[in-house]
Amino acid sequence: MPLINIIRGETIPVAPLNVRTPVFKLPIWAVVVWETIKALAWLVATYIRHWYATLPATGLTWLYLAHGWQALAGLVAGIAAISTGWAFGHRLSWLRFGWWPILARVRRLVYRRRWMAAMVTAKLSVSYDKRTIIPQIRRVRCRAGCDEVLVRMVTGQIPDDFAKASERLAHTFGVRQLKAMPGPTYATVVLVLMRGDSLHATVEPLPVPDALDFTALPIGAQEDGDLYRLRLFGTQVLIVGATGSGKGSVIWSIVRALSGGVADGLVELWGLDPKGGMELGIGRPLFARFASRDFAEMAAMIEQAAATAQERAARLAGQTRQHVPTVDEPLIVLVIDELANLTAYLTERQLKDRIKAALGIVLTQGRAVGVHVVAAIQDPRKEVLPARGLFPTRIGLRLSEPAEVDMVLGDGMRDRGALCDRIPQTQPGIGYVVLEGDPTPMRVRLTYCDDDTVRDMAHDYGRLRLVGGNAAGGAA
Ligand SMILES: Nc1ncnc2c1ncn2[C@@H]1O[C@H](COP(=O)(O)OP(=O)(O)OP(=O)(O)O)[C@@H](O)[C@H]1O
Repeated sequence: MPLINIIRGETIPVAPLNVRTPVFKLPIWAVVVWETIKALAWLVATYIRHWYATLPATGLTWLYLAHGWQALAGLVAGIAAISTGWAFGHRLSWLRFGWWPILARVRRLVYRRRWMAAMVTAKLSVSYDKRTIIPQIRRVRCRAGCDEVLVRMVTGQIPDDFAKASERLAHTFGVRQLKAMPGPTYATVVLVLMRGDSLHATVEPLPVPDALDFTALPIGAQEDGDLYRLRLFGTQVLIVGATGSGKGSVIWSIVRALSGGVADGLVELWGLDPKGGMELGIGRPLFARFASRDFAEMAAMIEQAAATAQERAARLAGQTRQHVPTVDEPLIVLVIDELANLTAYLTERQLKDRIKAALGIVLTQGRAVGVHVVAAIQDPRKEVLPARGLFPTRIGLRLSEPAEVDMVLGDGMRDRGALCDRIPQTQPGIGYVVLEGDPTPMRVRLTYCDDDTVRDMAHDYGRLRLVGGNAAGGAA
């Protein structure tokens, strides 16, 4: 046992004067009057605070007392008829100004009822000076399939504290998923509680865009109801997903969005399908160059893409920061299915080194000069794909382990709601992406192009013609 205890740190000074609350003896009638005034004040405050419920209740009671139940029934029927007409006539405005605000009031009561227990059990309450302080609900808004709860955090809390507890909170409030994102001020956090699943059904192929916008290629649906648009300019795209997670559907969704450009000659797709052409072969006429069995040919293709990127970069240096595709100098997109076959599983060491070196050049120098890579892979580990960090855009489909989520989408993304490892096998094509300017991941579902759709697309937009399954010539 030490002789003297030394505890380092700042000692809070004791106040020079300590006083106790004085005790006054009051007559009973004064206590009764005071408590009555307090109760009346509370009633008035509650009446005013919940005006949306108390005012209609007062009006209805007055109507009943003054004109009887017939008038009351007539009014209720009239309101129901107007509301139904509005809902059928202009559903959007009815939802926005009628239904959702009412629903939000009701949901606010529901959340408030469970709020304290939820905050305490999720360890989001703070103990200070023998008091327990919990975050405050500021506002509840309802939207299609989700509720947005604006919360005032306790001093010292950050939105990531809520993100870390999101799964616990989701179960507490009985919703499918909960996302926490920074609120409009530094002191607030917005909790998005997902109720239904807008991505439950397969998303049909979208119409091929007439005018190509390489900064917003429509390839799927977002959980919030918007279209998921992929920015291809200035980036390289990596699709990661376990077997059967729908990597093929991401590839074909992107190819479909680009197919108008293929027909016009503004886009050249180079297909590399190391699995023997199983995935990409069906859309062969869409690809200006294609390799499926010969790894030396694939290495040569990537090297040629690297040389093109270097040549364009040298020529465009100092002139422009973004290459604009033309028929003479089209956008080149290397579409690679199962990239690990080229970077990890290839047994010929020399060939593998050539591929890695050329791929590194394309990934680093190609994005501003119109040479892009859209690659799919099952295993995101660095040993399998050392160049993972060179893909700025990553789409995480169903993954086998929680740790893989942060590897694919970035640190902390699983905590912020990207539950790739929880996507059921029965929902292929669903994944998470990180959108520009949004710190929380977005759940998306890619469109599903079945074999017939891909064949039709290849027929309508492909520049090669197939005779007996073989490419029969150049541009059609
Ligand atoms: N976006 C989607 N929507 C609905 N169903 C899909 C979607 N994508 C794929 N599927 C279904 O899931 C099955 C497997 O998809 P797919 O072959 O694309 O997965 P994968 O990740 O490429 O698998 P593998 O790694 O084995 O090639 C498809 O046959 C299809 O039935």
